[in-house]
Amino acid sequence: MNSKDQLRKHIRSLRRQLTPYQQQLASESLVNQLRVNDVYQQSESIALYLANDGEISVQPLAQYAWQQGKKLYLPVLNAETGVSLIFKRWLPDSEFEPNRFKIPEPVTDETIEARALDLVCLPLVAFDNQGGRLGMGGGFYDRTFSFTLAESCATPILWGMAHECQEVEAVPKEDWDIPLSSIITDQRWYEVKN
Ligand SMILES: Nc1nc2c(c(=O)[nH]1)N(C=O)[C@@H](CNc1ccc(C(=O)N[C@@H](CCC(=O)O)C(=O)O)cc1)CN2
Ligand SMILES: Nc1ncnc2c1ncn2[C@@H]1O[C@H](COP(=O)(O)OP(=O)(O)OP(=O)(O)O)[C@@H](O)[C@H]1O
Repeated sequence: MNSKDQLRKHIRSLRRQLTPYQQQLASESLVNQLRVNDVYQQSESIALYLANDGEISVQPLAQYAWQQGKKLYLPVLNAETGVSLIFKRWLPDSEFEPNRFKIPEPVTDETIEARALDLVCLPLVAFDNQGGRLGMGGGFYDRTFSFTLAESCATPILWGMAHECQEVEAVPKEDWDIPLSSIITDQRWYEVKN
């Protein structure tokens, strides 16, 4: 196993060991931090994810965002490319179908261009305080948002969401890594200096 795979295995195991109560507190902490954040409040179209494999849940955040009338979207594996994501509308009464990783995806024709999103909350496996992100290893988010590396666009803003136990000293950096502007954990808000 290479060092990235070893790191993934270790951190995935740590986050899966969090108790349901720790998970609940963490997800509530996340929404409480976003509530008072201007970037969040100004965002109309927001991509979230359905927590899997011990990831920090954005379910309480989704409830709050729907109450506010925000438009929420979830990642769906792009059947055409096989290696990138498209985003589909997520509503409280959405129907779902599991993808090949058994993660539920909304069944709807309502999609949004990745470029049209204001804010993307990304799941991650490990992060460092320089904004380094290690994902599940598919390169799905990296490919989908590679345009943010090539162009200097104001939106979408990319935020990583994690448990504090997912912080590591340094994530191995790759040329294709997309720049996160913040990483938000149950304990802290990491602003990334670029
Ligand atoms: N909640 C969530 N949704 C997401 C992602 C994510 O990281 N988290 N993704 C971010 O890219 C995409 C899916 N990427 C994934 C990549 C690998 C595995 C995974 O569990 N791999 C297994 C082996 C799976 C198999 O081949 O059957 C493993 O490594 O153990 C899951 C999701 C889109 N949706
Ligand atoms: N912009 C890109 N263009 C082409 N290939 C890419 C790009 N980004 C990532 N890849 C490929 O995807 C594979 C997985 O990358 P990596 O291990 O960095 O994924 P990850 O960040 O863990 O996953 P994810 O983005 O899905 O959370 C690598 O083999 C890499 O070559």
